[in-house]
Amino acid sequence: MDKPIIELNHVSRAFQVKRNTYIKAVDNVSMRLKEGEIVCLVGESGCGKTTTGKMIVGLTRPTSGEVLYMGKDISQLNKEEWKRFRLGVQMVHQDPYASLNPSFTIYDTLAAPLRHHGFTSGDENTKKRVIELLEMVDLTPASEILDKYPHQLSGGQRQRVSVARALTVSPSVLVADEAVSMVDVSIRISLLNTLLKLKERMGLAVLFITHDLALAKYFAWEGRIGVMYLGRMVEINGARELVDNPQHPYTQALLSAIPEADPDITRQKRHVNLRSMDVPSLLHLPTGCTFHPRCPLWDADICEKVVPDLVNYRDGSQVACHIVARKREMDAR
Ligand SMILES: Nc1ncnc2c1ncn2[C@@H]1O[C@H](COP(=O)(O)OP(=O)(O)OP(=O)(O)O)[C@@H](O)[C@H]1O
Repeated sequence: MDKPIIELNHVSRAFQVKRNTYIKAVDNVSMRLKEGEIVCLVGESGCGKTTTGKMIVGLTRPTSGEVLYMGKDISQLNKEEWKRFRLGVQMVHQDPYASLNPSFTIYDTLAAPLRHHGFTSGDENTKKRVIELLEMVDLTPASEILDKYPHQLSGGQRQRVSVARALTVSPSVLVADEAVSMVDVSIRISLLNTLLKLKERMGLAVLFITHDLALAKYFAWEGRIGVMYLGRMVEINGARELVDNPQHPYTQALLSAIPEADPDITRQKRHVNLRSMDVPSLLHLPTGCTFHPRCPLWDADICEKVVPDLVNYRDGSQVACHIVARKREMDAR
């Protein structure tokens, strides 16, 4: 039960953007996802969340480091194991309009993978399972949805069809990439509730990728949140702990920027005076800690020179910050 289904060990991914010019979209990220666990990846646009998600589902290969599925490096899987991995770890994309075939009815959209992968046989059996799947994602009455085309559904309903399609192959991990960002807030929350129910019912592990820390907090309240900045993981902790006691100054800044009236967040809210509002380009990354040009705590002697490691602390938190490390060392004395 406690064994990770997915494990990233020091995973990096570079992309060539010009001749002889590469950016590191993901830099030395390590994390684990266990059965039935919820983990949210949070960070500003372009910080490497989607690339991390794509490496987890095997759509993008790491430039270095390893991705383990059930303890085995996915680059070493044989054909049969790779197929099991690709079915077991599913991704739900940002824009379901673009990812659903407009000429397929919802029934066809769900029946095709069921039949193709041999999960059902015969029309009756397939129809029963399609209805079951639609009900699982709260698209009811299912009979009224079956013959519709994607354009006849609302944005929220299309998102649910995308989730149902991912479930056709009975995965153990779902990577939901900003799956709710295209629809408005009440619908976003309702879809997150459906995902939480699926987690309970199926023991599904969910990695939810969002730039919205308030949403991550809502979704991952029983799970963990990982905060990314310019390709690196800067803090991972249980969602409650991370919101109640953010350690990394970037996490503090993200929390302080949440405008909504959220009592858990506003209670803890500290005003963070960033030294700069500009996010550096991945093409010209600052030396040392890449957050140092914006960080209110920065110490030129170390932060500009040395890349901070993500340190595991005894309370279960992981933080990559020289100043936090120094303070914790002093407190421990
Ligand atoms: N295939 C690619 N080729 C070149 N650069 C890429 C490619 N995929 C991603 N990138 C770059 O890598 C960086 C990280 O992108 P990524 O999509 O992982 O970030 P993100 O945090 O998910 O952003 P968003 O929230 O905007 O989706 C960005 O600068 C992006 O432009």
